[in-house]
Amino acid sequence: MSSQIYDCIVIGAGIQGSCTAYYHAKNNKKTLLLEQFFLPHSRGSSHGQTRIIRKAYQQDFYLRMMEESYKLWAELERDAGVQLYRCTGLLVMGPEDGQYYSAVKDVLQRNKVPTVMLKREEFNQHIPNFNLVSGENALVDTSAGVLYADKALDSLQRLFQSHGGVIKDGEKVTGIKPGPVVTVTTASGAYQAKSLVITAGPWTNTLLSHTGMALPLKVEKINVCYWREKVPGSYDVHNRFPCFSRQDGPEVDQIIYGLPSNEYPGLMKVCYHIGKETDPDARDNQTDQSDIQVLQRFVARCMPGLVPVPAVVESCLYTLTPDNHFVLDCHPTYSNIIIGAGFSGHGFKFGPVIGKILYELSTGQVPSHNLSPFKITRFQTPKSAL
Ligand SMILES: Cc1cc2nc3c(=O)[nH]c(=O)nc-3n(C[C@H](O)[C@H](O)[C@H](O)COP(=O)(O)OP(=O)(O)OC[C@H]3O[C@@H](n4cnc5c(N)ncnc54)[C@H](O)[C@@H]3O)c2cc1C
Ligand SMILES: O=C(O)[C@@H]1CCCC=N1
Repeated sequence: MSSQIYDCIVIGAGIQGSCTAYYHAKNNKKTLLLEQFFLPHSRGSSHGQTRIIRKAYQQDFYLRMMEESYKLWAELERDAGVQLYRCTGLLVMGPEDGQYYSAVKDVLQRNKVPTVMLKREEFNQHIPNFNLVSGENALVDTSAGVLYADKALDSLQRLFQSHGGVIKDGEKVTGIKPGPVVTVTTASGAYQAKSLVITAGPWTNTLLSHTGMALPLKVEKINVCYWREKVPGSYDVHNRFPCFSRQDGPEVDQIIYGLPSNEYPGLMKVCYHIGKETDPDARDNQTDQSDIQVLQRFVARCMPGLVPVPAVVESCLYTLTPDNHFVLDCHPTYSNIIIGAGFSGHGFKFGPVIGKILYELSTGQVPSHNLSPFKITRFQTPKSAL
């Protein structure tokens, strides 16, 4: 066992663990970031080149957090000297009275977020090569855009190390011994720290089993589909094509979303927000393609400038909670073990604000956001009144 006692050990170097480790090191905490795979890797949830950043949410509490997250992303860009955000706008579509569209519109308007309402008759002047479905309305969250995900991870891990943080990759955590000083074991050794943050994405429950608890998390595989432009440039980020999201059915999570052609020139990313359950260690055995059929129907109907068969399909994992809200909380038994989990397919954009919150929890500070939507106790069934 190393004789050094860290202030904090963070398990998992995805976006949430990398941000958390970074805020610890930036605040002069001796911090160790452990990652099971050699970095960079593509087996979890944070890989790939792009993610959407937006304020267009159905809940005010996410909007509040995003207001801070935009500022923290800009600070990170300055500190790293790397462009991490590109403004494209986000086109949100749905029936005026549909749950998703109307809730997003209300939140944006109530909070005076810069938004453009698009009239049907002028829709194609602004958004060419796109068919707005009959009966649907459209608005644009103008400050939304694309985050360069792989550059963000690399920048955070580099900044973390420049502040004295230690990364050990290829070191899978196989044991956790709680206590006032927590001991964490890997195949290569044992490490100790005053606090432990678990940001293990799809593997969260495997790690929590060492602490006698489990969360109601479900892991799904998402087919990340890229679609070829019939006329090169039609949906290109350089031609100011926006990101989009649209509710595609009665359920509020039946979202289809897209990002303009960027990382693979001539290919636009369009994905379905619902996947199929998988074991994270056997992701490639999950071969269901029903989401691709949903996407093909949508592309054929709404995006006539794309070939309606995906040209590239990659894989990525969601870790979902029952209500699709995050878990940001202390362990119910061990207050120096902090959990950041269940990012439910929408957590990347919040990375810096989540890293800051998990740092605050791990160092015993009052969190700078209201964490009641993210508490573990919300999963407990109400006790009988008898
Ligand atoms: C297809 C797709 C599209 C998405 N689009 C968006 C979007 O547009 N906008 C947005 O904001 N979000 C988006 N998301 C969601 C976002 O990417 C995730 O919420 C976020 O990446 C989750 O990060 P994480 O750090 O919690 O998990 P992960 O990235 O999975 O990181 C967890 C890490 O822990 C490591 N680990 C696990 N167990 C151990 C162990 N025992 N020992 C050591 N290390 C361990 C893993 O190897 C992994 O590296 C999308 C996700 C997917 C899959
Ligand atoms: O978080 C995001 O913006 C994306 C798109 C909408 C569905 C989930 N992820």
